[in-house]
Amino acid sequence: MLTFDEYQQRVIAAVRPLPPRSVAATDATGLLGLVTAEPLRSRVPLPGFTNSAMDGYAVLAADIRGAAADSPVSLPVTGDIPAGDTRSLRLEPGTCWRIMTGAPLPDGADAVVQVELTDGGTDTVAIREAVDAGCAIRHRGEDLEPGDEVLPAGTLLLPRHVPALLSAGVQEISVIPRPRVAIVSTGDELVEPGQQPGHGQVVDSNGPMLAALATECGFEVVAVRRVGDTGDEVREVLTELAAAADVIVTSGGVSAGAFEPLKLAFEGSGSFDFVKVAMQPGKPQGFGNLDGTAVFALPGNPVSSLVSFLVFVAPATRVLAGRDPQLATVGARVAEHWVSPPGRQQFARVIFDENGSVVRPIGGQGSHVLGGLAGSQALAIVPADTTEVAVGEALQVIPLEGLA
Ligand SMILES: Nc1nc2c(c(=O)[nH]1)N[C@H]1C(S)=C(S)[C@@H](COP(=O)(O)OP(=O)(O)OC[C@H]3O[C@@H](n4cnc5c(N)ncnc54)[C@H](O)[C@@H]3O)O[C@H]1N2
Ligand code: MOO
Repeated sequence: MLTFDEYQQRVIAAVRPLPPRSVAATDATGLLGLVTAEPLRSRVPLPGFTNSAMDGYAVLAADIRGAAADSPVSLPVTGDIPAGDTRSLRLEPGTCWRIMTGAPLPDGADAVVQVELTDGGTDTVAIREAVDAGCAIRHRGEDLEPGDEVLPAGTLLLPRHVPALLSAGVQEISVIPRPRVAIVSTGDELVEPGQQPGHGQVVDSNGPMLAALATECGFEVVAVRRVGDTGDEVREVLTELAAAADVIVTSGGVSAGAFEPLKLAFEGSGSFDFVKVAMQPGKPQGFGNLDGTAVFALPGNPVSSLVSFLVFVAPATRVLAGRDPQLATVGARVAEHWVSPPGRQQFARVIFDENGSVVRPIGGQGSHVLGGLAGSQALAIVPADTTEVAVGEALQVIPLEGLA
């Protein structure tokens, strides 16, 4: 039996980041969740032109020196400069332009007086407060100069990066592509979701659940298939999928029964390991390499499949994506006692108490308990040498929401 850490290290160490690819930088939302493979440098100055930070009047600061509420300075208004105005304009000393936020500053102006400090006039404006040169002006290049680094290599692209990405004047960006994941459920007992299971049959819920987990983790699901309990069929389907996927995740067929199709297909092939891991759920695990594609053979019990995905498949696939392997964990205190099997690291389904930092168990901890799984909010990590989880104990938990 391997410890949990030994096996997790083994699967993480077996994979490398995918080769980078150059993609259109304009597809900003399509790039979310990908990691940059090289630094992104701006090709242009930002802002691209000197412009106003306020709705108001572009002036020469010297012209309104001494302006005050009881002695306003009046200036003729040459005209309006709205945002998007492409004209090249000039300010003559002793005059002003009415200007909007983001509009290009006319040459010769050195300050903007916001409209609230004026009477808002359109032919002539009375300015009630003096401002310094530079007031309310955003200078060309003050944010970024051409050549400045916008994002270092290794940046996980998030919504906050989109404005810089789209404004940097870059056509292509080199990123690690999204890992392609194929899902395969095994078992003669499985029926398609939506079909009525007969006696002895169950709905294939692992396939869609694993596909949903992969999607939520930011991977690309390229196939969701179901196969029967023969080694030949499993080998054939997995070999086909290996050509189109970076990772294949199977569920079922890895324990000690008489008809374990993953073992029938690959045990003894030299490129697969079937092991027992000291954890609960998730004890039987298989991991292998099929024509360069990583194959995770997860146990079939739905809770075992989910936990195994989160602690083995997700970390290794995040490495393929150029990311840190581990999903986020948070600290929490135990509000209600539960038991954990001796010698196995438990991933217990728990819910958070109101304040979010206290957890209690939900439902039975059997690997088939779907109601408790649906109601759970996190997996509490109980060390292998703990058999009684005591009230007040501090544990790390993996929240089941926001896995990306
Ligand atoms: N003699 C032993 N029996 C078992 C052992 C063991 O060590 N010795 N380990 C147990 C543990 S722990 C687990 S976990 C399971 C793993 O079994 P398999 O991976 O071989 O999975 P199956 O036998 O195919 O299925 C188990 C269970 O899950 C249901 N299942 C399977 N696939 C799906 C699916 N796609 N959707 C919904 N439900 C699914 C299946 O019907 C079974 O009820 O083995 C224990 N046995
Ligand atoms: O290890 Mo199994 O996954 O306990 O039910």
